[in-house]
Amino acid sequence: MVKICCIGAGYVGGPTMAVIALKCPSIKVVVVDISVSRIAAWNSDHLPIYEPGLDETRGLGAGKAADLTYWESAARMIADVSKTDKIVVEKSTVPVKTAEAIEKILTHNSNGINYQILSNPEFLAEGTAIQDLFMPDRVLIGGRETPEGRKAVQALKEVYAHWVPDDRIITTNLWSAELSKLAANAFLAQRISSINAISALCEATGAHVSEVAYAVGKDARIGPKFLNASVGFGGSCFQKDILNLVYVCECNGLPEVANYWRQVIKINDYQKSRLVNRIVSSMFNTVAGKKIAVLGFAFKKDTGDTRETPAIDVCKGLLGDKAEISIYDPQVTEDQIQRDIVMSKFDWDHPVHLQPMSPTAVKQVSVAWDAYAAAKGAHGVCILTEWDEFKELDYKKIYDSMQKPAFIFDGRNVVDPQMLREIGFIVYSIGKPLDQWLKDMPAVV
Ligand SMILES: NC(=O)C1=CN([C@@H]2O[C@H](COP(=O)(O)OP(=O)(O)OC[C@H]3O[C@@H](n4cnc5c(N)ncnc54)[C@H](O)[C@@H]3O)[C@@H](O)[C@H]2O)C=CC1
Ligand SMILES: O=C(O)[C@H]1O[C@H](OP(=O)(O)OP(=O)(O)OC[C@H]2O[C@@H](n3ccc(=O)[nH]c3=O)[C@H](O)[C@@H]2O)[C@H](O)[C@@H](O)[C@@H]1O
Repeated sequence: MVKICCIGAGYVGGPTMAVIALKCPSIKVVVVDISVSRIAAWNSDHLPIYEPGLDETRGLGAGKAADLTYWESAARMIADVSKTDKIVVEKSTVPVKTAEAIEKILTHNSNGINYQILSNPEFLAEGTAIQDLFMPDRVLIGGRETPEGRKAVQALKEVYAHWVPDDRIITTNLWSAELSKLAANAFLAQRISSINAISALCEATGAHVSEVAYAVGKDARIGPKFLNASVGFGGSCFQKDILNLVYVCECNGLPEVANYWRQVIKINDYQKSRLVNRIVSSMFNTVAGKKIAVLGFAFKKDTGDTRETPAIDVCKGLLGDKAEISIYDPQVTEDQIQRDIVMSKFDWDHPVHLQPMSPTAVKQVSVAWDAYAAAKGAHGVCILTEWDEFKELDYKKIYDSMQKPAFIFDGRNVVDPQMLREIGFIVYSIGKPLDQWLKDMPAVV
């Protein structure tokens, strides 16, 4: 019987293995994790991550918690416990050439066992993980260009062939597969930074960013997707993977290429500080002591994930000017929000036991049960995640409960600015023509 052991039961490991188990009944799937509580959650009715469609996906089977420690030690552990030849699949996103490092650890501790290392990067997006896994645009498998390497690639291909059409399974050499993953995320992030850069120019010229994006995206060579201007991209991967790409460029003596990609992150940071500056400048150049309601904290809708969410930087920016913040997000817990506000960048990327202890809550941050409670008595409302429910809110009710003048800063372009203006709000929507009020209070950017 073919057995697959997945190390790491997180956003990728959990859903991916659930789908493999569901689609390949003949394969035994076991998922292990360094976090015993995470495994316990997978085995309960309260899954540790929120992902539409995941609850209905059966097949994860009983999880087996293993107390593993570090990433490299995972490779050493594979070497320690293996009794027969193994295919080791790199599914995490890694710097190019990591497969070589894994290969070295395994072959130097081989005890006569043969290992083949494959790169099989994952392209799913959070919030659509299950549909992405069911119907991937492509599955990419990279391996050594040797007879043994090709055999291993074929074995993994057969797993996916249970449900993925043959023409969607691409096979390459190891380094192409590792680099393609970094390049794909860099291209996606670059599109967002491109439209966000244009959004700043739209505000300066009176153009509408959504009209520009539509017109540009109609060119079949460019395409319409991933052109939504926003407060900036977040998520655990775009920034990390671009920094990874930058690092690989620098290690290979390509500083110009490194700088080119670094600019994608710079524009993303600029977009977040631009929003903070707009908020502060339009509210008479200070938000000190003013209540700002923040609607949405997750890095995008349909997930409770807050890793690298732009909301963290925006909230920190507002707190820096001494605002009082009331946050509402349908999926993010109060504890998570409080941890995020004080955590340093990328602290979340350490194993749980190496993360800072649960901090004392920041007094100026409160978490509300719904959008109305968050906005009550506020001077401004700031939309940072594009949750569908924010489109349906009763904005008249919100307006009536706020201090006047009442401001809305829509960092996701989810609400019709004209409708809001008719209610009486002063409105800022990313990349849209500015209200006279905002023109009269230019932001320092
Ligand atoms: N989140 C996403 O949408 C995507 C993530 N990726 C990549 O997949 C990888 C995993 O990402 P996520 O699933 O989001 O992370 P995650 O943090 O949700 O999951 C990782 C899991 O691995 C466990 N773990 C860490 N060290 C371990 C060890 N030594 N032994 C056993 N378990 C260990 C952690 O406790 C955690 O539960 C990353 O490389 C990421 O870049 C790729 C595509 C999409
Ligand atoms: O390697 C990864 O981790 C994954 O990273 C992204 O997936 P994800 O981060 O889950 O979410 P996206 O839908 O790509 O959104 C990323 C960020 O960009 C923002 N975004 C997206 C699209 C857009 O037009 N505008 C925009 O601001 C989102 O709001 C979000 O903050 C990629 O889409 C996946 O293909 C990839 O596998």
